[in-house]
Amino acid sequence: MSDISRDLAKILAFSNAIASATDKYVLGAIIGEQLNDLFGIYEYCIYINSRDGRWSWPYIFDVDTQIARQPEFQSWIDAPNDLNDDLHRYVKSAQDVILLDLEGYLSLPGTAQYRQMLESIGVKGWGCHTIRLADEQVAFLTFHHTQIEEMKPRLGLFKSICSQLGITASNLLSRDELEQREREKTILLSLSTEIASLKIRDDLFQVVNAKIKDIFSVTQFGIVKVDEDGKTHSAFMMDLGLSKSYQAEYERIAALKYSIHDSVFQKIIDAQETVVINVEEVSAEPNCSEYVGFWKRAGFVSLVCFPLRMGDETIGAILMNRGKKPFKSSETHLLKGICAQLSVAVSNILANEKVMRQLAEINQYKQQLEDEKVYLQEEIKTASNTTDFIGASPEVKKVMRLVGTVGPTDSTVLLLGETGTGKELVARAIHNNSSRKNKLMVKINCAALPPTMIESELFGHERGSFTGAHERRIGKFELAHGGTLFLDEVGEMPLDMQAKLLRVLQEKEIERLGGKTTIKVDVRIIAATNRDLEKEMAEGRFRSDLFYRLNIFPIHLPPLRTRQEDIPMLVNYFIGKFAKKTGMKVEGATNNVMLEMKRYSWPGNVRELEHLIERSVLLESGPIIKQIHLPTPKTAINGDGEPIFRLVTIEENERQHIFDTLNYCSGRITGVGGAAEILGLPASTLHSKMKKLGIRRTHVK
Ligand SMILES: Nc1ncnc2c1ncn2[C@@H]1O[C@H](COP(=O)(O)OP(=O)(O)OP(=O)(O)O)[C@@H](O)[C@H]1O
Repeated sequence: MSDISRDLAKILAFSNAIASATDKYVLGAIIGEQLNDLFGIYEYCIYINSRDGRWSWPYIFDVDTQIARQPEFQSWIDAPNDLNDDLHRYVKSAQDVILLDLEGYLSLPGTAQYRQMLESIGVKGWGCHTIRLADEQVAFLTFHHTQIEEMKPRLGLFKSICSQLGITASNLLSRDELEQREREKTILLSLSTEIASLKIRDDLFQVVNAKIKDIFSVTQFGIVKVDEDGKTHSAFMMDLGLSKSYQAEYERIAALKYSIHDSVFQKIIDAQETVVINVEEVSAEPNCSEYVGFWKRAGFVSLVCFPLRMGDETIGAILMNRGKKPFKSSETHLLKGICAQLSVAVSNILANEKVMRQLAEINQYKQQLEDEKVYLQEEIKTASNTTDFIGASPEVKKVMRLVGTVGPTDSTVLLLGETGTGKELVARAIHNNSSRKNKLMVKINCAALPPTMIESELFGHERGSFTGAHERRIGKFELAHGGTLFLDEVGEMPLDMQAKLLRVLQEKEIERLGGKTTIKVDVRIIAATNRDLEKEMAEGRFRSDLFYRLNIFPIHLPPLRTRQEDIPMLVNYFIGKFAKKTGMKVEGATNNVMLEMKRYSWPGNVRELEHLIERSVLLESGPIIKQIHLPTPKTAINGDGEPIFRLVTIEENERQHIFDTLNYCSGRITGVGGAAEILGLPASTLHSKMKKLGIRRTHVK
């Protein structure tokens, strides 16, 4: 038999042998046996190149060799070979079979590490041959051998057999790919039914965490989304499996937004398919975002990223860490399919979240309107807030000037003055002079509430936050959102509440009693008091930090007794107002009445005057008020008819005035003609004032 026909017979026998193989591992063993018989090849491996020509993987090999029994074998098989490293560039460029003795092989780049192992198992040399199909390098075969010289004359046969192997490997690969596609289809089908209808992040997280991490052997993953502004991206969901020491930093980093043109995200936008982010490299780029530094500290080396797209628009990306293991093209194909589904799921969830947010906002507006309605209805019942501020004295003109100046600003205003001097009226004038005038001015009287209620009144409470809290209730701060909060009698606020109020003024957010979240509030503050706050501060009853917060723009309202020239104007104004209200035909007052009123000390200031006129209008039968029933005068008249003031404190004045009024009403506090009505105070306020001033009903005659 000639050499040619002998070789042909061997090729034929080889073909028959490998044709009988039932799977890749049997095939691996048969090829090993044949190569050993024919060429003394001791151990071999067929590497398949990835379609993009960047990597190659061990594909067919004999698992029953000494090398395969080495403990590191599995990691060699799993690790891809970079086709662009020096060793592989050398292999790719070879025109013919490479045959090297062991020294020659070990001098190639990256091979020296195998010396000990190869020598210990008696390897004498190494060879390699590129396998081509239709001129394309699709694979290569490497081998170790023990009889290099014997092989040299048989290279022709070796190359023919390599061609055979090329066809076999390619068929096998096609079959594998087909099977892979089937597997992908099954995975995609099961995923699509699971994630298509998801509306909540947590649910998607469960699926991604359970399936995708498993399918791609991923240790950590994250999904980021492009924000609504289209300019930034932020975390959508993450499972970084970080140790506790990184948690706090992670939470800070994950709460921020980053430019979509940063060193990582720009690459994802530009990528057609997977993009591998080398953490070290991107951290050196000028447009690197802060989170990359965090990745470095957390020990991430490289991340595989894939854009999430809806049409041409990038809506986010998935980032995965699986160490140094790159994606095979088959995996990329599957990832692409999964990412198409993820894109739909992420965009559905984002749309759903937006709808939920809008619904919550609508409900909040609805609730706010409802609360405002209730508040306004109560106000209408009690308030006389449409009165003009009457007066032409220089003191009143100064007040009006200050109102005009501070009104349009957002500054905090502190109104100081005795009771009844018009502090609330001025507060309303300031509010009406501001851009907040179409929102509410909400009033809270700090003196009228038991200390335990002030907190819930100001900040609201959640249902069940304390005994009696049957319903959720929003506080005055929330009610005044966008408008003004008028803190009347702020000097009466208990010290612990002052601290809480101060915190809200500083942070501009509140927490409802029993609530878990903070609520941002945009509220302008106007505070009022008839106390001397500086004295209160000196005596430790008022916090100095709160005082300085409130005392930004103080306005002093003068007592009525220091601006007697305003009295006729006020008297005429109130006569007109009450005549109209009651239908009485009263038009004015006699000079005597005016004089009497000018001489009076008006401890209750304009409020007292107002009530006195109301009573006088009702009691007057003619068109002119001829008689006025002033309470027991606190003043004596000197020879010139001028009042001589008895020097008393405001508190004494107040005590006496309440006492006189109670006498006048025969001790009746509530109801029509009761002391509370005459003094223009809610009965509860009068009660607390009486308690504070030590007045008992039994004292009244
Ligand atoms: N200059 C004024 N012109 C017209 N009405 C006035 C004027 N000043 C006060 N009033 C009236 O007097 C009454 C008391 O005024 P207001 O409630 O504003 O006083 P206050 O200083 O806030 O009192 P308190 O300290 O007791 O709360 C109100 O009915 C108000 O309309």
